[in-house]
Amino acid sequence: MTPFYLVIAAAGAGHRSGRDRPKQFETIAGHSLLTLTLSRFLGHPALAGVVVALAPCQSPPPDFPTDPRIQTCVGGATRAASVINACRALDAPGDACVLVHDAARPFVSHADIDALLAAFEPGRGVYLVAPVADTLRDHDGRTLDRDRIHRVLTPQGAARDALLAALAAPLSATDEVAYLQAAGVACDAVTSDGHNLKITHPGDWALADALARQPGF
Ligand SMILES: C[C@](O)(CO)[C@H](O)COP(=O)(O)O
Repeated sequence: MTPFYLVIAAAGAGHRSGRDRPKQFETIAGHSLLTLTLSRFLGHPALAGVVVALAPCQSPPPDFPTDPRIQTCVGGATRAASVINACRALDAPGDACVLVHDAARPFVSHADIDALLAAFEPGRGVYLVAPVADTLRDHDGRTLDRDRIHRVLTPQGAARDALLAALAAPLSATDEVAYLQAAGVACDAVTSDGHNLKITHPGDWALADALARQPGF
């Protein structure tokens, strides 16, 4: 199995979560969100190394795992700056596969990680998507064709050097694939077979807590 490296973006403020502190430090099912998400990957046999990008004033949560593969780094003012810092801190070859993942997505499955690794090709990007279930309408009342849209999730990945080059562009995009595509790197979408919920809004906490208490999680 191809070894991969992981960057966890955990430097955000999480203003939409309805909590007083950044959501990655909040607890669900007795564990910090960051530790739950990290633990999901630590159990994967192909994981070679991880860098967690934290905001400058933050320390890892008290239940942060001890594992020789984990490092932390100081995040930047934007997600892209944080991922750049983390990629620089990774002890990985330039052509190594690096997956970038949100700290707020603790439910990514090993099947999805395996599917991304199987799809990874040098010189291309890869990312997880999910179909849209709802009718989508913009604020001007236009209904969007949901068959031409998918939800973009993480992990998203590419070779370490390709990510570093692409993320240096002066964009303000919300995910890594936007930077890769703007840099001319073709990216392949892999459809998730799981839920991979991103805890974002106040209503997400109760569902996440219930899911994290399921046997087998
Ligand atoms: C990267 C992402 O998960 C793709 O859906 C999303 O853009 C992250 O958004 P957030 O505002 O940083 O939670």
